[in-house]
Amino acid sequence: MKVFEKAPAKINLSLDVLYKREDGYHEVEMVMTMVDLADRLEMQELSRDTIIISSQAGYIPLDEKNLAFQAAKLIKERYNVHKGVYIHLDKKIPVAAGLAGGSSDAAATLRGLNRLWNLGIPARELMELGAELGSDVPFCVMGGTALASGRGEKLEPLPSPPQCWVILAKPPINVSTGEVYGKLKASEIEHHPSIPDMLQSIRSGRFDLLCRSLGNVLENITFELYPEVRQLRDSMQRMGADGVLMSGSGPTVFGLVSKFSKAAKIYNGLRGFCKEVYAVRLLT
Ligand SMILES: C[C@](O)(CO)[C@H](O)COP(=O)(O)OP(=O)(O)OC[C@H]1O[C@@H](n2ccc(N)nc2=O)[C@H](O)[C@@H]1O
Ligand SMILES: Nc1ncnc2c1ncn2[C@@H]1O[C@H](COP(=O)(O)OP(=O)(O)OP(=O)(O)O)[C@@H](O)[C@H]1O
Repeated sequence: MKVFEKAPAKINLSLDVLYKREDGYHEVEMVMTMVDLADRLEMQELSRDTIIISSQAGYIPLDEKNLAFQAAKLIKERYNVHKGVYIHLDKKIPVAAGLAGGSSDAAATLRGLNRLWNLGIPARELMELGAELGSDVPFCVMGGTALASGRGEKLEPLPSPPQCWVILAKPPINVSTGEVYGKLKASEIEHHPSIPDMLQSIRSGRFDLLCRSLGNVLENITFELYPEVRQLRDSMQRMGADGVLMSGSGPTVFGLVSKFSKAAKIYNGLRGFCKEVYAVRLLT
């Protein structure tokens, strides 16, 4: 038997850090949503008790370092499953981009294996399993739009934001999430994004307020490490995006645009100097 799952990319519309915790993680408040750019996973049952990962993308690990492998191993161990699975990852989300590609693959694996092996695991429990794999995984299990707190695992579902075009541009650099959080001094953050304004914009469907409420306290850290990310953000702003922000710890920068003609202009303009550019819609 085979099952298929889509693993969409996430963007952070708002990312605030409150303080550094005793366990080394940061207490966050984030508004996250999904975009229509997704990896596709095919999961096929194997009679032999093993996990095999393949992918057309040559640049991701296919062993136990792969988050889909880790998700399959976790679910097998926790629910005493003595069957195997072959997982093919059709990667479309750029890797190490701040778009939670690996986390979304892990979440899709949990959802898919729950179906493939008829385990009947409730969504809440799948999200708890996800938290063992990474801070972004519970949100990727749940999908939609959410307010996240804790280290990212406490989730409150939100309505969909007003629909718009999302231009994603990833400069050719790899950013380490651990390094970016490591350089952040939470007590010295000068400007915290207004989460109440972001929530109001979503609940009232006001695109202008949403664009004005975008904010990510990790931006300045990544900009200092990689000035080209700031330049990319400035370019998107100059080209006329209605709102611009770096996603997660970067390096992907996204622009929100209400008009198709403007989105097309920005997309074409960026393609001149940035290889990885996408024009997608929010997953509402
Ligand atoms: C930047 C975001 O992607 C925004 O959604 C997330 O906060 C990070 O999510 P993630 O990549 O799933 O993160 P994890 O794999 O759990 O953690 C990677 C590293 O980031 C740091 N980390 C992560 C989450 C958090 N709330 N505080 C942290 O300090 C920790 O040093 C951790 O070792
Ligand atoms: N299934 C996977 N897809 C992509 N990368 C993976 C996967 N499994 C493990 N990795 C490794 O994880 C690292 C981070 O990749 P990923 O694409 O998940 O980053 P990200 O989008 O920055 O994540 P986040 O936004 O959650 O911080 C890469 O260095 C990659 O080698």
